[in-house]
Amino acid sequence: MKRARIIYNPTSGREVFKKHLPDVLIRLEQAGYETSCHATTGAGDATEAARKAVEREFDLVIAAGGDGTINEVVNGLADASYRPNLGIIPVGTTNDFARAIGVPRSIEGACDVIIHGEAVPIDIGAVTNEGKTHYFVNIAGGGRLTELTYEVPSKLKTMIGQLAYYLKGIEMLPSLHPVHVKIEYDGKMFEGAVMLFLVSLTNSVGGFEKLAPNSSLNDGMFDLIILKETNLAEFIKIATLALRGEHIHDPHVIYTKANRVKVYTEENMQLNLDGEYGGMLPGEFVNLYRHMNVFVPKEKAEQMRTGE
Ligand SMILES: Nc1ncnc2c1ncn2[C@@H]1O[C@H](COP(=O)(O)OP(=O)(O)OP(=O)(O)O)[C@@H](O)[C@H]1O
Repeated sequence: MKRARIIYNPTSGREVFKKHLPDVLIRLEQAGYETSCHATTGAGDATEAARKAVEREFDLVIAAGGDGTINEVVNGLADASYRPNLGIIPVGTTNDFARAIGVPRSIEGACDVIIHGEAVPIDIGAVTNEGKTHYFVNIAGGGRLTELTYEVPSKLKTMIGQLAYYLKGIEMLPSLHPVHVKIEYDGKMFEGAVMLFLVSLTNSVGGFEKLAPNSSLNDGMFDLIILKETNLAEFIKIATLALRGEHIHDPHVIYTKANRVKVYTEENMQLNLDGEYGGMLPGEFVNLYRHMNVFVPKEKAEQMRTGE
């Protein structure tokens, strides 16, 4: 019998997963998985739990939580030589990663994907900064605005969801200022003042579903977005264009693919990894080609094979 380990964050999103756990266990059992679970206790615990699941050679690890929990689980799996398949049950506030790989928001629908879907190899991001390497599945970036994803108090997210990010974003607008950076990408060099930069693996970030419209989950490339210095009015215009994926044509935006990105900065710039604080830059980003097998719906797997 195959063995599955559910790692769930009881505080994610609207805190509903635990109630559904018995149903999830029954369904996995029926599908031939002997399943056990671990409730996370705080920051970093999901990474530890995933490391233990690797040691104990589980066939499948299921991350149930928001993007923060998925990121932590991936960090416990990604540097192992044996990597169990990964299943996702999105019960967070934003769930960008689940949306990007086509996993539905309902717990039942997400279980269907794990039971009837297909485990396909997808790219994972690795970043080295402050002498350590971490992994990400969605997006990494720097610039004051990217800090809003972890400045929003989690109580407020539980209460009002996505709206909490928009409110905080508006509140931060007047304090946005450019930072001087050098960004080396696949042998090319950008130098100048930027509002933010993003290194993206998926097209779905913070509710902006077309932020990186050309991104592919399995091409071994990041979508790199650099937003150069703008004034407040230009910034708001570009943010509005970004809702429709039209920001990429704006002259303040560099949008390109790259496998390796190195960011040098002398000013303070925080690194954001999948929505959480990831230490300080400078840092180097490397795309790990098809590094982990993740369950996606059958149609999505087919789409990924044909490159649509
Ligand atoms: N028992 C716990 N109590 C408090 N915090 C926890 C606990 N377990 C995990 N955490 C922390 O909660 C953080 C955020 O959780 P997660 O990302 O899953 O949910 P979310 O914030 O509701 O959703 P999203 O990231 O999609 O906005 C995790 O990075 C983790 O460090």
